Amino acid sequence: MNKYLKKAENGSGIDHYTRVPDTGAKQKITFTKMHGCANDYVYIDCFQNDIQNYAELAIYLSDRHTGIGGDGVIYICPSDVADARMRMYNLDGSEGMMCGNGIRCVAKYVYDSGIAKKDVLHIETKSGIKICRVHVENGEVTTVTVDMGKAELVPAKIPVDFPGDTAVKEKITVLDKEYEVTCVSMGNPHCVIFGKDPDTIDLEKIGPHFEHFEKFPERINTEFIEVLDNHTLKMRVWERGSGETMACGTGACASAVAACLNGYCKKGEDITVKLRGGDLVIHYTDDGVQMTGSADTVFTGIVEI
Ligand SMILES: N[C@@H](CCC[C@H](N)C(=O)O)C(=O)O
Repeated sequence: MNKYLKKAENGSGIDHYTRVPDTGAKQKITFTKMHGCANDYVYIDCFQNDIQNYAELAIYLSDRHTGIGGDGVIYICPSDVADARMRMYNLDGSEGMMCGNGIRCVAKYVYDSGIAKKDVLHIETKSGIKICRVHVENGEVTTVTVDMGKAELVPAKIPVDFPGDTAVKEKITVLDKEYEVTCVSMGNPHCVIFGKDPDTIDLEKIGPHFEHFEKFPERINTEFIEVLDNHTLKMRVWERGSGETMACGTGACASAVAACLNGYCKKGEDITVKLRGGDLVIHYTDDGVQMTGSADTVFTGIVEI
């Protein structure tokens, strides 16, 4: 892919792409563009495509100007222990441990394409095997309920560099403003902040400062939450590796857990998280976190690299 386009610095701080001569043979890759609550990824079926460099291809295909465009790329691969294996890559080529919106789309793809036509699918991820219950209309999956497993609240397991071994709530100062954060791992790290209407926040400005905050050794996903009532949260998210996205499934789960820890919502009751791209319903109990939401196919195509 980098045979065709090369990023060039022109000194103005803006990257430009220049076309370079194509010398080698091209590979045709089939793909499907899908989204869950407008968190959109390019999905590549590795049962059919032989991919060599996952991270590099993810950066190339995610670009909204010179690629297909998306919040990243998700590879659907064969698994020895489950119906399929998900490998998710952010816009910057970093690999995520888990992706809540992505796994619903993977389950839809696995069912709709016939890889495994089962109502309950097992999908292997970097944070373990997740169980996905698909809801089917007219032969196609429309929504999926995922058993996301247990939330991790111990600092070392999130991970966050906070003192002690039980605290998940801390006060941190970002760009001269103090925030109380509740940190939760849903297989990947999240930092949840409760406050005013998230639409009023300058997320482009503050998001990167949370992502790279010194106390988050593996960077972090940050959720800004307004509690609308004790069953409803409004959320905006800054994802590590991808920036602002329209929704984050693991982030919605982390936020619902954090809302219960802070007394805004109750365990065992459905919590609707309203994201810019749609709603997710989260159910948090002592057994774990269940997430239900949509999975949609946008288009399919072939890309030559
Ligand atoms: N959008 C995702 C999360 C994707 C991974 C995240 N950016 C990370 O690196 O942890 C979701 O729906 O959960």
